Amino acid sequence: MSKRPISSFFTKLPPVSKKPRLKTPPKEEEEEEEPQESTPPTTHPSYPHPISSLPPSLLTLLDTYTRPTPRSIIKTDLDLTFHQPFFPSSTAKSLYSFLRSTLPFYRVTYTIKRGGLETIVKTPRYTTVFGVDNHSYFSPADKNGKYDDIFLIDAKTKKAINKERYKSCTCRPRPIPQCLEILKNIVERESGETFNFVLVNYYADCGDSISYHSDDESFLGPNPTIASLSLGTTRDFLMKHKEDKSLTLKLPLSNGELIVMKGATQRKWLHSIPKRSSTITGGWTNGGRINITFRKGMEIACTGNYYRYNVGNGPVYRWDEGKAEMVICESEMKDGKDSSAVASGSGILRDAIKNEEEQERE
Ligand SMILES: O=C(O)CCC(=O)C(=O)O
Ligand SMILES: [Fe+2]
Repeated sequence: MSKRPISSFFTKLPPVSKKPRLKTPPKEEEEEEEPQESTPPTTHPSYPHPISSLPPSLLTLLDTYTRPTPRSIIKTDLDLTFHQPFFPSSTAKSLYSFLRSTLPFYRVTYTIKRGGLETIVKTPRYTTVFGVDNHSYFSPADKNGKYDDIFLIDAKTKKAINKERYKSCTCRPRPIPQCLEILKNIVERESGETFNFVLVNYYADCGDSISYHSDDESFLGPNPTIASLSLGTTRDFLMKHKEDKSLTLKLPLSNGELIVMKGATQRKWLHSIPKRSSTITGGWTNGGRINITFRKGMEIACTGNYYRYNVGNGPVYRWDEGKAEMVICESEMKDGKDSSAVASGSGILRDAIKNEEEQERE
């Protein structure tokens, strides 16, 4: 385990509107030009590599923006708040490039039983996830920046969790890195909600997708609120009512926009990002799109499900600036592990419904 300076640890971030703390107070004559100290990358034994923190300039941009009043979209069983935009396009553009280059991504495959046959499902996009359900929290490092064998603490007893608790996870639960924690803080403040999971999708091009599904697993509790931030290429977000086929909605989601889905929306509606045939290449997005969803896991089962379907057992991918594509990090591959997780639970249905995906093709 590599050493890290004590300053790189945090359990609670300062309020987002405050400037990053300085190590030493500036001398009086320097006060006009306050140097902005960068926060060290977030490291944790559960990460495949350190995850860069937001540069101070971007941190300031993220939180010095007066947001326009969001648009409310209310339909039968649908309660959606649309922030157009949530971050100005130039800020969102920097955020897109920054997150694409620092986050570890996965191309998860898993097997499901369909008609008595084992079928391999290849998730048609890159994914990654951070967080843990509200039954546990991450134990902080000691004063030397070292972790002992205890990673997670039980929220009630404040003691180390039973090792069996997350045995269904394909990897150890991962704390939310600074760069995503800051975004979570801003989204929480603006929406009045609290979240403990951050799920990230990277759609490399128009062939990447997510098929019709709803995020209404029982481990999110009744009527879960889900906030969803879009960065990069505009993609269509399609919605349809589960019962009344005449009720549909198409929202092109653009760079810097946020939707907050509430109330009965997940229970009564399905949503998807369909594949498209038109290919956008080059430009600052390289045709890609990042989507970040903020959720609140209320049950232990949530953690196993999210890591299984968003990290899985396969290799880590990272953005290669020279090649302008995601490449496998050979050094970070896990040896001797089956790259195909065996699926159970409802979290998989969105990628298994192949026919629906095809129907939505342009
Ligand atoms: O990419 C999007 O906008 C939607 C993602 C989504 O629905 C999900 O991750 O559950
Ligand atoms: Fe979803």
